[in-house]
Amino acid sequence: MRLDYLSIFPAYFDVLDISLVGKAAINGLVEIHAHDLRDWTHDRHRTVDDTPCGGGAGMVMKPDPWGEAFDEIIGTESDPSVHVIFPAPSGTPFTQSAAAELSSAQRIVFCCGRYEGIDHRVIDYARSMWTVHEVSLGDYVLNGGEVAALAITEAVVRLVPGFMGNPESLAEESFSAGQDGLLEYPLFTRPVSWRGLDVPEVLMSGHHGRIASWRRDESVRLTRERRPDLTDSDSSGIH
Ligand SMILES: COc1ccc2nc(C(=O)O)sc2c1
Repeated sequence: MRLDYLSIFPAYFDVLDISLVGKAAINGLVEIHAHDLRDWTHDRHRTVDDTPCGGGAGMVMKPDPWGEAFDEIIGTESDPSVHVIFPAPSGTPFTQSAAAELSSAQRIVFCCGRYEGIDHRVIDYARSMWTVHEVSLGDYVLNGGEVAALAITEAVVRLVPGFMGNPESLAEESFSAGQDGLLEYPLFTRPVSWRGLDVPEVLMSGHHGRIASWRRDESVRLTRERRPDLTDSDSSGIH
């Protein structure tokens, strides 16, 4: 899997070198390429923004640098196997199932907006050429797309076959199919008693059926408490 990042702050992606994603890059599982959008400007100030047509506050990212960067990084041929991701507050909420789908992609290009956002024609052009995803991390606004791109990268790359030492651990995570899309149950390890707080007895019973039942009940309880929106989804297994 090749991952490209287009940003006016490409140094944001240096952190991928120290993470497990960096280890995956060393193992050849993924390739990471961060690019400075300003490399595709031609004026002395390396300008990437301009005032919004129709007025309004702030600045909008000009389309020209994006188009020239696309030509060089992705090419000028249409290819639906290339996934282009635009993190944006107006995007579709990013989910674990979206991460799972993207984990089989061979090419992902992240377009990290700043200022008020990117000229919409950039997104329209990308849609005419590749598979585009406009996604948001949640109902809040960051200062740009870089942090969202990092979060999406981690969610996707950890699902790439060969990344996780023990792929079985993926099956029991929150939102995973193995959990019926429920939140993960509470986890405990030794010591059994810590500051007057004990590990639930059932987990020390060695009775696998009772343990599985307790864990399921806890997942259902937590999901009902914290994410009632998930309890009606088809994958949740609870209604
Ligand atoms: C201008 O580009 C932005 C600005 C805020 C922002 N917030 C995001 C989020 O997912 O919360 S993505 C994103 C991109």
